[in-house]
Amino acid sequence: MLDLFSESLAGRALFAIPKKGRLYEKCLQLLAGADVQFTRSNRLDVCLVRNHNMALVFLPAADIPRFVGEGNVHFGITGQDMVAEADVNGLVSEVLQLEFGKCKLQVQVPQSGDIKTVDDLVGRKVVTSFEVLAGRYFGELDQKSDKGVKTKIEYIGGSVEAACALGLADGIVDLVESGETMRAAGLHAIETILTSQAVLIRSNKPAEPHHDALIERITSRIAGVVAAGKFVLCNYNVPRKMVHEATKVTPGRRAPTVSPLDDPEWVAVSSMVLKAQVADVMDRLQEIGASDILVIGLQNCRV
Ligand SMILES: Nc1ncnc2c1ncn2[C@@H]1O[C@H](COP(=O)(O)OP(=O)(O)OP(=O)(O)O)[C@@H](O)[C@H]1O
Ligand SMILES: O=P(O)(O)OC[C@H]1O[C@H](OP(=O)(O)OP(=O)(O)O)[C@H](O)[C@@H]1O
Ligand SMILES: [Mg+2]
Repeated sequence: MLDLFSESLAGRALFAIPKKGRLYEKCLQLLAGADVQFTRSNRLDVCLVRNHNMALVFLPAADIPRFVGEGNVHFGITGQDMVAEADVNGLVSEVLQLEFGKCKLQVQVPQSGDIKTVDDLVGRKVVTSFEVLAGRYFGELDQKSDKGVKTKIEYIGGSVEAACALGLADGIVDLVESGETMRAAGLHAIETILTSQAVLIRSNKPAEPHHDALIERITSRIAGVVAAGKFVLCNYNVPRKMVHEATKVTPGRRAPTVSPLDDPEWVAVSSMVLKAQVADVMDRLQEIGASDILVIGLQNCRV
């Protein structure tokens, strides 16, 4: 059975995807947008892709940097925090930032208490799932401090925020996104160790040439899906004499498309705009005298 299984994987490019958790659903959406077709049978962590010479390997997000770094899989998606924690410098390359899974790794302490700064934690006990990053951070602080003591770093696998209330720790190092979990546990952040988002990483071990081509094609498809989520297409009409002002507001990625209208006094403009800025852009265009401003969502693109 095992032989049959590894035989069917032989010669395929291997793509690691988080098997569950915060990144999972978004990864499935990216794969669908890139037309990577597969059926994941219940509990099966490896599945063959129907329309490419590739297989998906579903792994814990924390293990993906090591699998990619050691070349067991060719490329994968995980968090930048996981890549940093796995200490795989030089073994993997970050090829694409995916704009989801955004969070910060922060030092947190009880809101009410005697610890106000990270220096107050030197020599005390810190609990975390990020032993390597927290160890390095407090190791450097310990060295700089004149206390001559070591901060104790202890690993726990999850629900890290409960540690202080349970008397396990004086402070913690854990991920924060909305801050809801942190506040609910009566904690606040006193330092940010790193910011993170989901990334596509690739092994630095050379792959076979036919894998290279496929990995690049899938990467470029995913880049298109990510860009489509980041940009909208903004179309509007503007008096010809104001087009210079208007296109300063919507310069586009390369250049805006300006087309003549039947009315020689007016032109039509089409330009890509960052989704996050679109309301402001529309206000400014309206002030300049643009009309019929339409914003169109992109399903996919190559830019
Ligand atoms: N609250 C969050 N908001 C945004 N991204 C997050 C958040 N928590 C974690 N992440 C990102 O998702 C990655 C995987 O975290 P996740 O919590 O899914 O894994 P896990 O802790 O191994 O799984 P689980 O929590 O299901 O046991 C993290 O390394 C981080 O990059
Ligand atoms: O700032 P927030 O939006 O509240 O998100 C932060 C929380 O999300 C993650 O936990 P997760 O849900 O993955 O649970 P876990 O602790 O079991 O990993 C992280 O470990 C924090 O606890
Ligand atoms: Mg988690």
